[in-house]
Amino acid sequence: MDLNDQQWQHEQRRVDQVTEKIAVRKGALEAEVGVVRSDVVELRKDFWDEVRVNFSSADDLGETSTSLRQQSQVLSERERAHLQSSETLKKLKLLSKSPYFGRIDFKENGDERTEQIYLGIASFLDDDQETFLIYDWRAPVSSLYYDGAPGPASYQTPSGEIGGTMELKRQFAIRDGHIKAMFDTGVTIGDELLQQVLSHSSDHQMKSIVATIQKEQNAVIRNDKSRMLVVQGAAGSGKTSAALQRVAYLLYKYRETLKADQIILFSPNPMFNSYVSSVLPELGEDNMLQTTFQAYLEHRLSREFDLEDVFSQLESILKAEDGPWLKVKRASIGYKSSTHFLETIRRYKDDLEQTGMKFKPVRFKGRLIVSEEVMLEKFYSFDPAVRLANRVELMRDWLLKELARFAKNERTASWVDDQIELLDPDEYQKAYTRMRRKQTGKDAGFDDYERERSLLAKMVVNEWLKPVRKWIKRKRFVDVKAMYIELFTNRELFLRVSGEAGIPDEWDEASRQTVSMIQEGKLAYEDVTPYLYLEDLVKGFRVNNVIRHVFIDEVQDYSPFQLEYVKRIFPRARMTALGDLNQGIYAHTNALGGSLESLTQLYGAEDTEVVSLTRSYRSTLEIVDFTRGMMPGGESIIPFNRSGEKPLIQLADSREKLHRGIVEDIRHLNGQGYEHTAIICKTAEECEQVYDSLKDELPLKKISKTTPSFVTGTLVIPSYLAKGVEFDAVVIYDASENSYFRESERKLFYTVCTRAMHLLHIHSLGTPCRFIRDTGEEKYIVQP
Ligand SMILES: Nc1ncnc2c1ncn2[C@@H]1O[C@H](COP(=O)(O)OP(=O)(O)OP(=O)(O)O)[C@@H](O)[C@H]1O
Repeated sequence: MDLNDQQWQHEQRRVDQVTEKIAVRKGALEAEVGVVRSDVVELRKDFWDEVRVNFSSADDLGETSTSLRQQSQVLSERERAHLQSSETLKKLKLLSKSPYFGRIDFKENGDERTEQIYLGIASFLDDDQETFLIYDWRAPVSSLYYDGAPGPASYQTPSGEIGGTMELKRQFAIRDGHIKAMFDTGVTIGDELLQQVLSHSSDHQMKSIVATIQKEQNAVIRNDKSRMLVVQGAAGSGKTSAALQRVAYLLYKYRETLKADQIILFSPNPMFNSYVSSVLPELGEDNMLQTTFQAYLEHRLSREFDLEDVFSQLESILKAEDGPWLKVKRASIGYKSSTHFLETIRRYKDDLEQTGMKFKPVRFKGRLIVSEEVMLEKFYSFDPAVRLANRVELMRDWLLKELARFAKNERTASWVDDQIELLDPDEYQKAYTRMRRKQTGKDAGFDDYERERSLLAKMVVNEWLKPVRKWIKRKRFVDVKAMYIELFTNRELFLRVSGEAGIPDEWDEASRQTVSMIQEGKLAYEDVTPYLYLEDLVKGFRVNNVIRHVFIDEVQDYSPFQLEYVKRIFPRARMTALGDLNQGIYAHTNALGGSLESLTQLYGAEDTEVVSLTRSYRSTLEIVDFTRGMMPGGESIIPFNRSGEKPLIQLADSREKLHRGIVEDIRHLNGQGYEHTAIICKTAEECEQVYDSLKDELPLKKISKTTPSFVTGTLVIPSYLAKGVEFDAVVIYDASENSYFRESERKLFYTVCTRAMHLLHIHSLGTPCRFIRDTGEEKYIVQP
């Protein structure tokens, strides 16, 4: 038996021993959890039997409340115990499948003994409760595994740096208690294991990368110095993967103070939420909150407007012919998403401090309670030193008082008598009871007619004025819509607040379109955030103080406006922004100006750290080689050394041939075992057509912006929804110059091609687009 065999056997024996201990601990804990669970069930069931309830006197009341408190404490203590044991059990279950994935032998300076440190997804102590049989991958010492190479090495702990010598770094692939692979590795986590992981088939759900995190990714995961962490990384460089590992790391490091529901991830689309939702549970952690920026916008404004979403905006641009409409739309999007417009809106708010506020009059039953003129006069009579949003609050309080005065006078109105007459016996009884409750201690009861009438009148008027009161409380009297429109109709005002940028291109037509849409109750996507921003500057931001970490994936798709907005609404949060400037697919993303500047400016350079990930893991060497040729500066993207077939480019001279070629292609791919494949079309409209044409020949699944989650199989998906996800094989439906004909579609085309893990098959109806030609690839197959 050679040394390798001996080592293998030795390691397998250790795996057996540790697995056995895990199994024993798991068994014991399962029994314990069962007992605690039934305790909790019993306690809940018998809760009131155990509480002495007696309200007869003040003393009895006190005793009852003490008894109640004690009983709740017992219950919540047991519930906590149950939760804790269940959490531990969850981790033990995960460990029992694969107890660890790495080992380092580390000799600390000054120590005689070399410690063998095994790394897994959670710590596991021996029965002595002191010896770590497994270290959590997030423990300080574990960073040696990701960052260090055999030789002198050190790691950071809360009490300082610890130096020593790493004598060994070993990787394992353990499945169901058996070592499937074992490698001793050098500087980085060995390529062998990564090769194995990356050559697997893709899935409709993302996987954790805990065993093969790379050094530069580890820098993203463990960085907790700066307020803002910006990660610029090539397509497939593991930005999303690193982000999710980072969430798990933060949850571990700050486990005493940070919970999963204090972390929020902004995803590019709702499907993406489901795509990444299994990673944290795989690591034994709860999922963070997940949302999309669109969902937030809907939540805020969908009651007032029919909101255009970002996908519809892109769809309409991709489908549009070159012409005046597109020119205006692009100019409008460009300007409204820029920092210039952000500054314009801020200056507009400053202007409003002096003049120009617009109010809706307070009305009731068609009658005026407070007119707009009176409101204006009142508003500008408040101390000008008070912030605009605070003056709106003063205004609200004043209006509520005015309403109360109006209500009092209104009680004698004849309509109130009519309403009292109309009260049915039930309502009357309810009113009577309510009155009695309110009048407790006072001279209670409907003792005479006058009194009864006055109480009922009060009730009726209050009831009728409830919506008005609510309207005032919600500050709906501020006419944001009119103020936003004013910006587009009052040229003098616009010139005053637009600063150096002056009048943007196509402004008159863009303004006309903006106003007419708003008047129809619609808001274009490019208007939504500026509108909301103006609203919040005037009425006060609705902030969320609970969230401590905001993660924004695909941050290149956010305008400076949107980033500023996210920063504002989460004032106590740190931000991690992950993106790739090469994948900015929306019209407004040019607003980031092809640079990270607006990101670094968000919290200021001193509070911001930028990390670059240049190695691309998703696609084979051949695919990365091909796709990076499309992008200026693409040479800096380093492919991971995993070989496959060269991308295939197939030309057809008729749609019928194109379809035939695709059907044969997909059948062939399925035959080869590539199950998770996608036919990527440019638009949703094209998807519909392709689906209808091919559905009888292929088992296709159509994906649209409302599809809640990904599924495996052959998907037909529009380009922009393929963001952030990956497929074994990507089939591009029609990459001809007739389809992708604008320079502005380069990033979109690059994004779709980089979704392929193993195979990229590009079909083209006629001459391929310029982006393909730019790669220098000239070998095309012509469909017979
Ligand atoms: N260290 C790693 N070990 C194993 N797999 C990895 C590693 N890093 C990345 N990958 C794999 O590479 C693929 C791409 O990762 P991910 O989706 O996180 O990249 P991304 O930078 O967010 O991509 P994009 O910007 O193109 O959407 C995934 O399959 C992921 O599992």
